[in-house]
Amino acid sequence: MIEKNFLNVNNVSIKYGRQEPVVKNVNMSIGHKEIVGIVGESGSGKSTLLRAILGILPAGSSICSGNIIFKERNLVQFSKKEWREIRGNRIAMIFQDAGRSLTPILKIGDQFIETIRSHFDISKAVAYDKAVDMLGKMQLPDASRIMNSYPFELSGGMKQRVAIAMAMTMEPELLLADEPTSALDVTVQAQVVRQMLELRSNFNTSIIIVTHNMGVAAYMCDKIAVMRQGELVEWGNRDQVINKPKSQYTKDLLSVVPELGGSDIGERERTSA
Ligand SMILES: Nc1ncnc2c1ncn2[C@@H]1O[C@H](COP(=O)(O)OP(=O)(O)OP(=O)(O)O)[C@@H](O)[C@H]1O
Repeated sequence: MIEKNFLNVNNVSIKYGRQEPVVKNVNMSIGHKEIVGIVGESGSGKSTLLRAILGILPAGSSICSGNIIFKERNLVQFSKKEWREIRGNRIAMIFQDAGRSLTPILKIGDQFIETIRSHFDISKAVAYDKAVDMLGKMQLPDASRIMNSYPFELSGGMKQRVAIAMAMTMEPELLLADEPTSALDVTVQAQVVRQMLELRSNFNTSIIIVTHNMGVAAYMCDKIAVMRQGELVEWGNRDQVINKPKSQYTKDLLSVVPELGGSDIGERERTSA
C-alpha cells in the first residue's frame, strides 16, 4: 500500500553564512517506494538539499525556512541523538566520492561487517556472506579478495562500488544518492542503477537520486525535479516532465538528450513500484 507523506520537503530555503539562500522555497513530496530524480545545472543547490535531508549541512549553513517531514517527524528539529538513530540505517546516503568515506586503516571486510552488525543482529559469518553477496551484485569480481583488502589497495571505482554496496546492505527506508555513478564505467553505472531498482523492489526503499544524466532520471525515476539557481523550476511525474515539460529550462535540458525524444525509454525493463 502506498504510504502518503513518507517524506515532505515543505517550503525549504537554505543558506550558507550570510549569503542569499542557495535553495529557495523548495517543495517536494516523496511517497513510500518512490524514486525521485533531481537534475539541474551545477551549483543549483541539489547536493545542498540532499545534505539538509540527511541533517549534514556544514557548520555555518542553515535551513532558514520550511521543514522536512519524514514519516510525520520534522527532521529540521532533530537532536543529535535522534539523528544517530536514523542516519546510516533508516536514511542512508551515497556520496559522489563515496569511496573516500571508507576508513583507510581498516580492511574492507572489517568495516563492512562492523557496519552491518551495527544495524542487524546477526553473526560475523552471516554478515560476511551478506557483504560478499552485495559486492558481487556491484559487479566486483573476487569479493573475498576485496574483503581482505585495505581501501588503498583498490581503484577509485572499486571503492565507490564498495561504499554503494555498504549503503545498500543497510536496506534503508530512504536512500539519498548524490551522483553515485558518475565516476563509474557505463556498464557498471547501469548495474548500479539496476541494483537501486532492486533495492526498491526488495526492501521498499524510497530513493532520491541527484544526477546530471536526464537519461538515468528518465529510466529509473517516478518523479523528476529540475532545479535552477536554487529554485525548483519543474516537478512532476516522469512522463509528464519528459513529454510535457512546463519550463523552458527543462525543455532545453531534454533537447540535448537525443534518446529521449518523448519515447517510452526503458519501460519494459523498468521495475514497477
Ligand atoms: N560549504 C559551502 N559554503 C558556501 N557555499 C556553498 C557551500 N557548498 C555549496 N555552496 C554553494 O551553494 C550553491 C549550491 O551548491 P550545491 O553543491 O548544492 O549545488 P549542486 O547543484 O549540487 O552542484 P553540482 O551539480 O556541481 O554538484 C553553490 O552556489 C555553491 O557555491
